[in-house]
Amino acid sequence: MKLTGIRSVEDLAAAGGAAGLSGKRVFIRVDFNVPLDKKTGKITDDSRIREAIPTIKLVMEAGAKVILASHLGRPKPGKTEGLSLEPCGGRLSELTGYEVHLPDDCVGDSPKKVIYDLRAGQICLLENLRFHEEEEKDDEGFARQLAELCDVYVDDAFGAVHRAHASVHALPRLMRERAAGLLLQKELKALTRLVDRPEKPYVAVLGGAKVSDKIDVVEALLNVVDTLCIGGAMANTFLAAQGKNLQKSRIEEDKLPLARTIMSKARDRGIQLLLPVDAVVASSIDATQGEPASVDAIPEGTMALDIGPRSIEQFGQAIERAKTVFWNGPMGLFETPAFSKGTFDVARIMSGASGFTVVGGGDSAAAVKQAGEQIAKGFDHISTGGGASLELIEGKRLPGVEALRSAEVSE
Ligand SMILES: Nc1ncnc2c1ncn2[C@@H]1O[C@H](COP(=O)(O)OP(=O)(O)O)[C@@H](O)[C@H]1O
Ligand SMILES: O=C(OP(=O)(O)O)[C@H](O)COP(=O)(O)O
Ligand SMILES: [Mg+2]
Repeated sequence: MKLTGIRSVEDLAAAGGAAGLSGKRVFIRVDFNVPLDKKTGKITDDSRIREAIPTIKLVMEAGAKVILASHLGRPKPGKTEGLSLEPCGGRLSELTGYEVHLPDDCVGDSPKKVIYDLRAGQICLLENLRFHEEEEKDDEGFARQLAELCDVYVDDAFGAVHRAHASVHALPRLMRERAAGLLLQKELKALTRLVDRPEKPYVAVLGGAKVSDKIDVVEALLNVVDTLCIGGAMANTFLAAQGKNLQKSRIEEDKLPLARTIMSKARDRGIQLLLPVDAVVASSIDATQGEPASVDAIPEGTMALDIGPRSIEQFGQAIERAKTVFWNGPMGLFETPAFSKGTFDVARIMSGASGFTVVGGGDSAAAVKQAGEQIAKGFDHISTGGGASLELIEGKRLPGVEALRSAEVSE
């Protein structure tokens, strides 16, 4: 993904006079979609907030008024509970010392007033963009309402650039002045090695819960990798497509035909596709203890919540042989200690492997950090984006990046 025709926020910050940022209202699209503890609602990993700070500081120090915007989770229409960006504002304030002001909406009079009143050292963080259904519809009217709040647009939300949503796609195309933030640039640069002539064997390890989103990418990855290891909830759909009885496990019924197509294409092309041979099962996601089981004999009334020891070993062997490894999606419900072993062991093996290793995704990156500081250090790159890095590797154009190019002005 080349940055040709895309300005950098550094160029804008360095420009003097009318071309610079001083006194301007700068909208920075960040990805503050951080993992939250299901029970307490507390932020369990603040990496996405920390990673956005260099751009925020740069723009603040250039004398601009900073307006931050993000989505958080996937709120159902009319439901906002537990998905306010307020905790992210609190954490940002603790980390930077800036005073963070949160209007009660992302469009309309409330943010306009907060932005008008901003003084030195103060930042405006708009409320969750997805509280408006128009955001995910890439609605131009909604984008125009956001455009009214600012003079300059900066995209630093790498984790969301694969979404053609209003704040990522329609909005920048309405803005004359738009640029890529430092995190977005850093991510695209670091991930180049996975795209431009990656060293073979190339292994991708996939898991996680966003199966219907990501299974389409799996098909495209068959053109790119030599081995695919599939764990997490993603594996359940593949195992069920092989005719196995996964009992109460999460399965995407409508994706069973696609899973079969992927498996037969992999066979035809000689791509190794490794699925779990064993699992850790329990009767509910609230269980505090799991039992080992073969994927051919998942006990009635239980669900697969982690990969088992034999699967860890098989995935581990593929990872250790690889020259390039990309991982997105935890191997299980790692937030619960009883189902974290598969994810933490894969993290440990990948960290110690000799190939070029990259892990991406809000939850996967959090898992690697929770596995330990030394383990996290062993990765060549920890990306803030899961779906975004997958689509980049697949070779897709990313709507959020394309919308920053100078040829894409829609006035
Ligand atoms: N077998 C499983 N059953 C239920 N949830 C799972 C399972 N495997 C993984 N998960 C969940 O997947 C979530 C992360 O998925 P996803 O968002 O796709 O990953 P990432 O953020 O790394 O891109 C985690 O919250 C994890 O608990
Ligand atoms: O968390 C994200 O992606 P990820 O879980 O693939 O890392 C991004 O914030 C995108 O969120 P979305 O998949 O709800 O559009
Ligand atoms: Mg996630």
